[in-house]
Amino acid sequence: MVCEGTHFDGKIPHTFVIFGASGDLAKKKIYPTLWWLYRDDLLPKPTKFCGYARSKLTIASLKEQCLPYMKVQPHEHKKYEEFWALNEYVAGSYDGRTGFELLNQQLELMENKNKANRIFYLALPPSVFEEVTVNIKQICMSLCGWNRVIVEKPFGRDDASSQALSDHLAGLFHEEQLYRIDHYLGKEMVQNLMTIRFANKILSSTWNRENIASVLITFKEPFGTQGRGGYFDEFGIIRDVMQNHLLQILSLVAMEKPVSCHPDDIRDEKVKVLKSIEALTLDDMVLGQYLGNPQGTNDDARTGYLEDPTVSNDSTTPTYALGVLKINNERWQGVPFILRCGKALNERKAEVRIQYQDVPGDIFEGSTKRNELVIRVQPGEALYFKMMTKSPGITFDIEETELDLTYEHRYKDSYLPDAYERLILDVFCGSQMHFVRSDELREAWRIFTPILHKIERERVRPITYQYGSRGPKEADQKCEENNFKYSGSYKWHGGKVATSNL
Ligand SMILES: NC(=O)C1=CN([C@@H]2O[C@H](COP(=O)(O)OP(=O)(O)OC[C@H]3O[C@@H](n4cnc5c(N)ncnc54)[C@H](OP(=O)(O)O)[C@@H]3O)[C@@H](O)[C@H]2O)C=CC1
Ligand SMILES: O=C1O[C@H](COP(=O)(O)O)[C@@H](O)[C@H](O)[C@H]1O
Repeated sequence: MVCEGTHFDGKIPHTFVIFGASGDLAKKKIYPTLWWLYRDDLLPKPTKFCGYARSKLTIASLKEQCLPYMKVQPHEHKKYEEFWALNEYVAGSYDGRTGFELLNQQLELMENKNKANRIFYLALPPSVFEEVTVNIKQICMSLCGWNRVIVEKPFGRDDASSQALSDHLAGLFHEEQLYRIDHYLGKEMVQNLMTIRFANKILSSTWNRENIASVLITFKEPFGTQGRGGYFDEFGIIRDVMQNHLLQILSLVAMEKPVSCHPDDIRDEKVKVLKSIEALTLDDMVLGQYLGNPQGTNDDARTGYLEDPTVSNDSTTPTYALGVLKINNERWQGVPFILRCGKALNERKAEVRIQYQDVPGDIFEGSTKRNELVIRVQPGEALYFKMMTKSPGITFDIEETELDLTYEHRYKDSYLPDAYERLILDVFCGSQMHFVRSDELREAWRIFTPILHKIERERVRPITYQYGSRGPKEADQKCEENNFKYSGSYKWHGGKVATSNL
């Protein structure tokens, strides 16, 4: 019997199993997140942790490899030791039964053979997803507590492979047991999108084609593959960032108001808006690939994508992509949604720009600039609204200014948890609001599969751009063609009050 529940309650033990415990994600994200949740007393008690991977590790060696990422403060040492005392590790292969039988024995031991709830985190390459999930189902499920499985991307590489994975998982688990992580859904400002839109009359009533000219959603990273191009070259930036993180943001920006905040009501609306989006074509895209910059200050910057030894030297994989999506519904018809993402660019940034239309019947001799609402996801969470004002003093000139909600200033003492902290806690709580449902995934792949296949089949050559630049110039042109106007005249005063000389 499998007893599912929605919330952790009472004294039922919880066991968190990390598959791929020896890997990069586990040491950089999963163990640190579990430690922070434990440190802040956010986990149900008792919760224990068990790592599983092929490497023969000890808890001491695991602890050592995680240490640089754990951010332990001197006064936390006692609690940190307590955390590791709750950890076990089992070495075993992913394909045979033996390792999983050993793991299950270890879990039962940790749970004193009591009823327990189990969470399985698959921090693994997709090549072993299938056999690991089969073994979990056959050997490791808690027989009376609930079981939840956290799946990391990539969820396939196109519509067919993703559907095969979904079918495989659906054959083993109920959808309520599956938590597909898109960590952008755990970020503060992404979670804020629903509130910004649906709790502000002034925004909700202008959030449409009558007022908005275009929407630009950007992800930029200032570093390249850093020698780890092997994985990236197989997937490319469209699969790595655009098809998941940026499309998730788009669906929260564009969806209709859900009936309630229930996870399925929200996800129903996300699916609905995705269904209104046409599949991308090459005309809607700009693709780029970075070249090394001889002036770069480190090896990564000097090395072009094709010079990465783990990338084939004639690779046409894009490291930069811009795609213009069209939403064919009453709210958005004619409003371009521009998604842009790239590696080895001039800065780290993720943001949403909602650009309003020009004011009709301008009386200010053409000096009026468009309003723009900027939702800065990272770094430095902020929401600012660019607007026109009369220049202060004895003048009737007008100028651009902003209403600025910078979190660092307005919420000085707030702690903004890392995306993984929120999401892993949600799994303990049984909330799937910030996880991707299988039908969302299907729609996402419907939009991107044809263009991905075309790019790969025809080996479409990306435009080169220099490491550390803003990407190909053609991307700015594409924005302009799609009703996104950059005037270059806006100046920010860094939040300081400007003083007058008058
Ligand atoms: N609360 C806060 O923290 C606030 C911060 N600010 C800061 O003020 C600065 C300016 O504000 P911002 O909103 O960016 O306003 P701008 O309109 O000046 O810039 C918008 C963006 O346009 C892009 N851009 C630059 N050159 C071109 C070009 N030739 N053609 C098309 N696009 C171009 C850049 O992004 P890209 O390279 O990605 O295309 C730039 O960030 C920013 O650093 C912003 O972070 C402003 C207000 C509040
Ligand atoms: O999923 C991914 O995201 C990271 C960027 O995440 P962030 O939280 O640091 O913005 C990106 O570097 C990676 O290529 C991609 O797979």
